[in-house]
Amino acid sequence: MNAVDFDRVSITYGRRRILSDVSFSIPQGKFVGVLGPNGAGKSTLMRAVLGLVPPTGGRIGVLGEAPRRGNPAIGYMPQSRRGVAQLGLSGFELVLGAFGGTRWGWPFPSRAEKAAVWAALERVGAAGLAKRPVGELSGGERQRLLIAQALIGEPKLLLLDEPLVSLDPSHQRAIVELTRDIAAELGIAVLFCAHEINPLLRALDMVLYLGNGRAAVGTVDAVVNRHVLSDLYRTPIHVARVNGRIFVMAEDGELESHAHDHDV
Ligand SMILES: Nc1ncnc2c1ncn2[C@@H]1O[C@H](COP(=O)(O)OP(=O)(O)OP(=O)(O)O)[C@@H](O)[C@H]1O
Repeated sequence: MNAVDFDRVSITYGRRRILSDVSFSIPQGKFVGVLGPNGAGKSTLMRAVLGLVPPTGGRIGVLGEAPRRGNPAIGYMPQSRRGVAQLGLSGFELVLGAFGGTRWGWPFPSRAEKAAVWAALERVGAAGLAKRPVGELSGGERQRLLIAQALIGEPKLLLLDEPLVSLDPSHQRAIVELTRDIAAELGIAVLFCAHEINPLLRALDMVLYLGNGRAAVGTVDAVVNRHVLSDLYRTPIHVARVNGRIFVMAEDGELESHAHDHDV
């Protein structure tokens, strides 16, 4: 069974078409980089898989079923995480929040809930952060807790929306390796949204590039080349490989952003 199937999917916001007749399949167990410039529709694609944005055309399959809100088979780390540090929660309470908004800070979690939180913390190597206030943690430590939160409920699919923002290269590498290892251990697919391909290169089974309402999906070699990307972006794109890194450039400048200036 595939983790995700898009069959001629179109998504529009009002009159704005974000995806147009997009088809692809992600087999279970694959680590997929979701890439594309700002506004290409990466978050929208994830929200569609979560059942939060209905397609205006075509069909989406998630683990063989139609998307539905609150699907416990999906672990999701959203892009907007700005408020997390201000909530006054401990690391443990933040991960416990995965059991439902009403339980944020809930003082009497069940034994099973507590055990699940500890297991998730152990899995991301963050048991030592359980009692620390989230507000005083580093970006990388906070990302680990949010990945732990996404792992609650033993998901069969992980959707991670820009987990690398505001991390330095060594912490980016650590988060990529952590998620790759966890996904391999659990045998589940990951859609990992990022602005740049290089930090992901060693983990990637597939890439999903979005642009102009369309998608190019496949292995790095099959997709990240001037033919496929020039066709996708409808403008000449150059792809250079230097010392194991890939640079994707439009005629008028670099296409992929190498700066990470969002807040976490
Ligand atoms: N709820 C909404 N209503 C109307 N337009 C929206 C809505 N959500 C997103 N959009 C628009 O849809 C487009 C795609 O947004 P999306 O957030 O999916 O892009 P993205 O590829 O994740 O971008 P980024 O890399 O900047 O996070 C953008 O132009 C955005 O302004």
